[in-house]
Amino acid sequence: MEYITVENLKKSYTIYKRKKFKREKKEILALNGINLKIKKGEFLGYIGPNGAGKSTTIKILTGIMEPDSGNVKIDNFCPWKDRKKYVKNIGVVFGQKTQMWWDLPVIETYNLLKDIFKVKDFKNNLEYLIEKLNLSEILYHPVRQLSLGQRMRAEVGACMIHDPDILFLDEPTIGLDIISKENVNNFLKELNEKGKTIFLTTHDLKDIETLCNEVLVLNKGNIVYKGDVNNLKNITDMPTTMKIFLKSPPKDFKLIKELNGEYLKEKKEITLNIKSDGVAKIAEKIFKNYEVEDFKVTEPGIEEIIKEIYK
Ligand SMILES: Nc1ncnc2c1ncn2[C@@H]1O[C@H](COP(=O)(O)OP(=O)(O)OP(=O)(O)O)[C@@H](O)[C@H]1O
Repeated sequence: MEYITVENLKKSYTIYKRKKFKREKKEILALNGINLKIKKGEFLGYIGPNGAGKSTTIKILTGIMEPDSGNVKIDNFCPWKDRKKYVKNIGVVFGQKTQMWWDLPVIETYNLLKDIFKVKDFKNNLEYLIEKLNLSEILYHPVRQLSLGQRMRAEVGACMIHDPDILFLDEPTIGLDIISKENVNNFLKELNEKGKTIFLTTHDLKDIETLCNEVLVLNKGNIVYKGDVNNLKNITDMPTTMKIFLKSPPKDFKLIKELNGEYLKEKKEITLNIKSDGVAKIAEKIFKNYEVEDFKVTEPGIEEIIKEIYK
């Protein structure tokens, strides 16, 4: 059964441009009728170029904003209509904004959230978060004194105080160093393994590759891909590069020409761009025809694939 269903979601913003003595009205289409089905326990990566509509989607799915049209059902609630009941079961992090009380120590925000959400198992929850997010040394510091990495760990802790089943994370590791990022990512992985459904927006494609089992690509308010992260490679026709290092210069260039390859004389190196899955066959031909010292096969990286899809 679907846990999150989004149907034909549309949202435009109205902006006013000043033109001499007149104000000109302009509509900006942020979401152009998106549809989604997400199962319980999925770890979904939501990616797209700047301005694609990712934050708008998260604002609607978390009940902060109402769409112009369309339906959303999450755990049987409509986020903006059933907001009060709905928010008890979701955790939200907006990496660019803080949801913590700036002048108060971290623990005070947690205590306030405990009261707001009427958290029953607060002590156990807190102990778990302190251990997993390494919070003990920052718990009594005012948020404004924390480094970005410390604050983000505290923010992720804050969104989990009431132990919700669904997490919406908008760039939760933005600006973090490698260690802090790993810390947060490992925690998210563990939460997902425990059955939490996670909706993650990030510009970091490595995070998507290591964390998510599904990825959704949004472009100009439209979903242009939904599926397995690894399958992304199959929908673009980007070549796999094969480099062959020869022991001695080739006796003839017939095969290299036939394969549209390039030969670099100084390095005795052949470069081939192979489309689809012909690598094994081509390698066999090369080995038959030339004296091979070594070879290297490089598949297109996720960064390049995404760039291709955005285009
Ligand atoms: N409050 C607003 N008023 C007017 N236009 C807005 C508003 N919020 C967003 N937009 C516009 O809507 C479109 C989608 O914006 P959104 O913030 O959802 O994109 P995004 O994918 O989250 O981008 P980014 O990766 O840069 O955060 C953009 O063209 C943006 O300029």
